[in-house]
Order: sequence, then C-alpha cells, then structure tokens
Amino acid sequence: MSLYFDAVAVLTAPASGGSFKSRIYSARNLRAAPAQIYALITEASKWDTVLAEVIEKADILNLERKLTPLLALLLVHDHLLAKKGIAAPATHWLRQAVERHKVRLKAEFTKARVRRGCGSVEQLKSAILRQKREADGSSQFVYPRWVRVNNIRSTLEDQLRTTFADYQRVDSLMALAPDDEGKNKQKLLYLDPHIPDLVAVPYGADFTSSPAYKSGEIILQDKASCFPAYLLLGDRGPADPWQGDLVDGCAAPGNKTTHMASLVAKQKQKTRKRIFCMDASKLRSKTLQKMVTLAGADPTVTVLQGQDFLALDPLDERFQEVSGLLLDPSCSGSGIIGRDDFPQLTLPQANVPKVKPQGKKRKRQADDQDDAGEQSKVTVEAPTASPSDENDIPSGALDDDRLTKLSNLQARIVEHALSFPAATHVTYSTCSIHLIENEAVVARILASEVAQRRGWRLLRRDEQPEGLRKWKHRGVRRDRENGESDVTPAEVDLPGDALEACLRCWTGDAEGLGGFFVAGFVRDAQSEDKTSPKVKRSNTVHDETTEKDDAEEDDDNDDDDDDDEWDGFSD
Ligand SMILES: C[S@@+](CC[C@H](N)C(=O)[O-])C[C@H]1O[C@@H](n2cnc3c(N)ncnc32)[C@H](O)[C@@H]1O
Repeated sequence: MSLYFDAVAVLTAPASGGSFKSRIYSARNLRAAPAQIYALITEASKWDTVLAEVIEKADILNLERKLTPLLALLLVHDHLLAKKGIAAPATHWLRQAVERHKVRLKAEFTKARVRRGCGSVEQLKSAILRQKREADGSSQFVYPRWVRVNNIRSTLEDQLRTTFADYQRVDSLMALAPDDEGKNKQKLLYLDPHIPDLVAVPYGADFTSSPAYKSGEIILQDKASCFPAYLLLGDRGPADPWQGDLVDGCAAPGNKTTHMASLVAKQKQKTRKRIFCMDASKLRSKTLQKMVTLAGADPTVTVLQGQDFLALDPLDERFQEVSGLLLDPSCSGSGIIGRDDFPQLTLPQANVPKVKPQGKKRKRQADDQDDAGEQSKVTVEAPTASPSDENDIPSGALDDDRLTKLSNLQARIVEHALSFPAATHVTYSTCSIHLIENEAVVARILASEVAQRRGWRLLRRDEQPEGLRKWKHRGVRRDRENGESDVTPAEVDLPGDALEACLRCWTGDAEGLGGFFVAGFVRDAQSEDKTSPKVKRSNTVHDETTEKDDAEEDDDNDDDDDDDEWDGFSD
C-alpha cells in the first residue's frame, strides 16, 4: 500500500528538475522500492485516459469518498491490469475500496475496449497509445539523441566501425520514432544531412558508459547547437584552412568550443590555431575546462575561467590575430524542449454526469495528497548539473521586461565582438524562440555604430556552409503566436535577404530539434576603419565595477540594478 501513497507523493511533489526517473531515485522518505514506483507510474500513465473513463463511468469517486482521483487511477490500474492485482493485503481499506466495485469496473473496462473497436487488451493498449501520440502531436515528429563525432579524437568512419558497428542505418529521422507501445527502438542510426559528423539515434540510447563517450570521441550535442561553430568555420579542409585565432565569448559548458576545436582539427593545419574561450561564471568555467580536456582540445584551447567577455580588451595583444568569434550568450531558453518527462496524468473527475465521454486533462491537485494520513512525505532532490547542460536558464517569469534586458545584453556582447581588430567572422546564437532576442538583436547590431563603421554585414545564405545553405527554416519578421500571455509578440523591419541569412529551428516539426536561432556576421578584412584607436578603445573597454558584478553575479546570484544586466544564471 505504501507503493500507492509513495507514487502519489512523487507525482504531487513540487517540480525540481531532472528526469522523472532521477527524481524518483533521488527522492527521500519513500517506503516502496523506486523501481516499483517508477513501473507503476509509467504503466498507469499509458492507460490513464481509459482508466479515467472507466472510473468516472463506474462512479467510484462518488462511492468511495476516501479515494482521490490520482489514488483511484493507480489502484484501478493495478486492479484491472497488473498480474497480481493491487499490491496490498486483501483486508487493506485501499484494496477493498476498489474491489468492492470489481464487477462494475470490469464491465466499464470491457465497454471502453469495445467502444474503440479492439478485440483484446493488447490491441486496446496500442490504440490508446496511438491516440495519445496523435493528440499531443508527437506522432508527427521525433526527438532523437544527437551524437557528434569529435574529430580531435576520432572520425565518423571510425565511429561507424566501432561504437555504431551494430547500428542499422535508416534514411529518415521518423524511423527513429518510438513504436506504438511508446518504446524506443534500438540500434538505428541516421546520418545528419546538414551538419558533418553528426548522427541521430533513438532517444533512449544511452552512451554514458560507452568507451567512446568516456574518452571524448563522441559528444552528446543537439543538432541546433552545432549550427554556430559550423556556420563560423564552414566546410574548410586542409586546402583552405581557417586563418587566424578564434574566441568563444560565452562558452560554458563548452559544446560549441569543442565543436570549433573539432572543425579546426579536421583542417589539419600546420600552424596551430588558438581558441580562447571563457565564461563569466566561475562555476560553469570549471565544467568548461573539463569538457575541453575530455575532448582532447587542451593544446588548442585556452580557457579563461570566470572571464566576462565584455571586460575583455579587444586591443590586448593576445587577441590581435582573432579573426572569428562565436557568441552564444545567456538567453530566455524559450526554445528548449521540455526534457521533463514527468508524466501528466489524465485524471478521473468526481461528480460528473454519467454521460460524460472522457476525463479531462487537469493538473495534479494539492488535495491529491490528503488521503487518510498515510501519505508519504517525499522530498525530491534536484540532480546536479550535467556537463551537457549547455543552457543557463534564468529563473523567474518570462515577460517583456526580462526579454528586453536580455536582448540589451545580447546586443552589447555581439557589438563588443565586432570591435576586435582582426575579426572578420562572428556568429550570434540563442536557444530562444523570441524575435526580440533573435532577429531584433540582429537588426540592432547591423544598425550599431561599430557595425557601420567597420563594414559588418550578414553572412548571406549563398555564402553559408553547404549543409546550412540547405536548411530551410529561416528568419521571421514577426513572432509566432505561442500563447504566452506575458510576452507581447514582436516584429522586426529587416529586408528579405537579411531574414534569409538568419537560421531558425523550431520545436514540434519534423526536424527533431528545439527552438534555436543563429546568424553570422562578416566583414571584408580590408574594410576601412576610420576611427582612431583611442575612440575604438573607449567604445570597448568595460567599466570595472560592472565587470566584477557581471562575473560574480552568476556565482552569487546577486541582483543588479543595471537595466542591461541579466540578473542571474542558474548553475
Ligand atoms: C547559453 S550558455 C552557453 C552555452 C555554450 N555556448 C555551449 O554551447 O556549451 C551562456 C553562457 O554565457 C555565459 N555568459 C553570460 N554572459 C557572459 C559574459 N558577459 N561573459 C562571459 N560569459 C557570459 C553564462 O555564464 C553561460 O554559461
């Protein structure tokens, strides 16, 4: 019986981040085995719509007042579908509360199956899973696990021969979708047509204990996150290597830095290129250093730990050769796919008219916890940040004010990058879907004094690397409706070719990605720069007080009064 109270407690505990499984396994004060709780919830969530319907039609919640909707759903699941029935002694009140109605429940379950035209319980299971996937739109797309091969330590060919030796190649992303039972297919592999050295496998594939992952030969990095480094460094090879050094200004945990290093390694240059990377957060910088070392990029990459990019002096002689800069600053994270796999159960409702066809989806209620004093007191711990967690998502509500502050900071960061004396290529990216952080920032940058003075322009679609030229999702002129009441949809006045130059990724389409934005800026190295070094310097050097605040605020999570400053990183 503690199993059911524990399951209710897990489902009603405040959200704490991390995967559903990790939240159960890290929960305190559970009496039942975590594996048993996990199995009960996942199984019950596959059947929730039918169970809610059966419970409502059998009127159990009105007849058994001590049962909450959630408790009833879990118990009726085991009563009707678990081999051994309800896991409680025959005399326990929970079991009796359900078994008293066994004839009625069985009859309603049979009617639910017949109504759906299913001859067996197995058929019914497949039918409801299909129905669920169609209802939430997930039958139309698939979120795979993306794996990038690190050219410093390996090659795609090597990995296909070793790590993926027993994987079968498929020619569409959809082939990686879970089956009708919701189970992830195993050992299938799709070679990405846009990003070199990137493959997709079914989402459930776990590489964390594989030798290739542990040795940094492969890196788990979402496809969209691979756009910026590829847009910057392109398809260059030994015949046409990158000229100059590189900077990643907002680098932790280091996915894009190590991707840059991997692309540089592919060029097999005779003279070693330097990549400077930094992060204002000292804490995240430690992960950055670990990722760089794991990727074998130490000889090329210098990590400036806790360094605020805005405080970097472009005229410092260390950066005189810097020709390319990648900027992926803090953003709202509004494009991130809910990796939260926490089941949202459709619950039965009490006191509904008997003719009501189906239970409505509603949020788990606080009162689901008040059940006869046997409720477990569960605390679910947030797991520690993983190195692959590349997004520093701000806490707090997202509204126009926050987006404006973010976009001010984003524009400042990119404009600072445009002032490096030898810079000819800059990329700007976010994992936000909001135009104000994306195309609007691009418009501001193009209109900025530094861009005009130094002749910066957008990298046109026809100049982009081959894979990205083929990418069809481009910049937008106005925000898509997203139902967020606190954010006013924005518009931007950019010409068509500028929008074509911007690349977008969206959630919920056939590409299997989260929301993402990237644009590249270029200038002719010979462009005349009419201002004197003195003026340039005063434009770029950052006030020391702000530098300190910027660098420390994410470690301390301090608030800051400066309108342009982003007030908090979640490490
Ligand atoms: C979206 S994350 C970067 C993810 C990273 N590019 C990757 O692919 O792994 C943004 C990072 O920028 C850092 N950041 C924000 N403002 C910064 C600044 N002014 N200087 C340096 N780092 C900054 C944050 O601490 C955060 O780690």
